Amino acid sequence: MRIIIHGVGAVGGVLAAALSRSGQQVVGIARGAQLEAIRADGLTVRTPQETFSARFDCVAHPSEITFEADDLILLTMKSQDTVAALEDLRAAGVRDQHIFCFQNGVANEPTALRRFPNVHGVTVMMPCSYLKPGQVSVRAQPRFGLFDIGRYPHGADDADRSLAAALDAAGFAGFPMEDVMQSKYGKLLMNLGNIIEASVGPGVDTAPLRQRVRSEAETVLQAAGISWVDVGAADPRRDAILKVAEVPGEARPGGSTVQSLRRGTGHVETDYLNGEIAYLGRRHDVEAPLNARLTQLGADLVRQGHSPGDLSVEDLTALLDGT
Ligand SMILES: NC(=O)C1=CN([C@@H]2O[C@H](COP(=O)(O)OP(=O)(O)OC[C@H]3O[C@@H](n4cnc5c(N)ncnc54)[C@H](OP(=O)(O)O)[C@@H]3O)[C@@H](O)[C@H]2O)C=CC1
Ligand SMILES: CC(C)(CO)C(=O)C(=O)O
Repeated sequence: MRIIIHGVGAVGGVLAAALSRSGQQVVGIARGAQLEAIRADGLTVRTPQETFSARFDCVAHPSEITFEADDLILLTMKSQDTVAALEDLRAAGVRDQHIFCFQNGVANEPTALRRFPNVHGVTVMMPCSYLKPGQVSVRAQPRFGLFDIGRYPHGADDADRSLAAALDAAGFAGFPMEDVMQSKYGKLLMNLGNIIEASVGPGVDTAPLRQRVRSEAETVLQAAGISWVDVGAADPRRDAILKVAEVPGEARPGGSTVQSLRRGTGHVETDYLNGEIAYLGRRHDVEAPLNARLTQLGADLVRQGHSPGDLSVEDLTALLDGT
């Protein structure tokens, strides 16, 4: 069983390096300076407890891989890059292999299921960062990450159990579950704050705004008949498995949307986070103005070339209130 990691950035990088260190056969798919650095020196992972490097095979494109029936394919790119990645996998001969969406949002699984029969959702609880080519960090201990894993739309099979076992052996915690999308909707509610954090900058107290945005989303999910489980601070597994902790010498990096804005990648994932709520609200005739405005804000911040923290909390509140 090989583990193919498509998109070796923050999440994909921590997974690739730790799985490879634990003895799994890993093949990464990366691009640009990241690919060059990994090929030259491997990938270095900084954690609260240690810094380690790992070497694994890394290619520029799925067409360089001869896929085997028992390969497990992990999608670890942002949601806006998923369609292109799936098309590349299909052109490279992928058919029945198990594909795991290690991504935020809930749109990747149905997108993959249109093309492939064996699709799995994974809830990713792993605060990590892409630092520079060849270097990532993860701010969690004692485990690097906690993952709920299951087939889409439901069920859990041997592929889920094999991957969970491999993750456990590599320093993560994997939990096969029958209804993984409930967990992913719970994570989606947490990620509605990503664009808020990116607007005002990491470390700024935005709890009241986040609560308003979340409760609007909960109303939308209820109207849509979608249930979720809380995977946030109230999740009892976190105490023993996943505490957020600082990496020595690393400034507070912020979540994945902050990182996209800071790196000027030219896109953010907001259409698939707050935009999911706007979409569901429109489909089910429920007003969701806060999430709709935040979705538009994500696009505006990118187009106007903003950096994290360019807005004050007052600016953002006025924008959300339409004043
Ligand atoms: N970072 C975090 O703390 C967490 C992130 N997540 C989720 O995990 C997912 C991944 O996020 P994250 O790791 O932060 O994102 P990153 O941007 O750090 O990593 C994604 C990587 O995928 C690469 N990529 C995209 N498309 C392709 C392609 N077709 N071929 C090769 N490489 C490709 C990107 O390259 P390039 O840079 O050139 O675009 C980038 O290196 C997202 O859904 C995010 O929301 C979930 C929990 C925590
Ligand atoms: C919850 C959080 C902010 C960190 O794990 C995340 O999912 C992200 O950065 O997208």
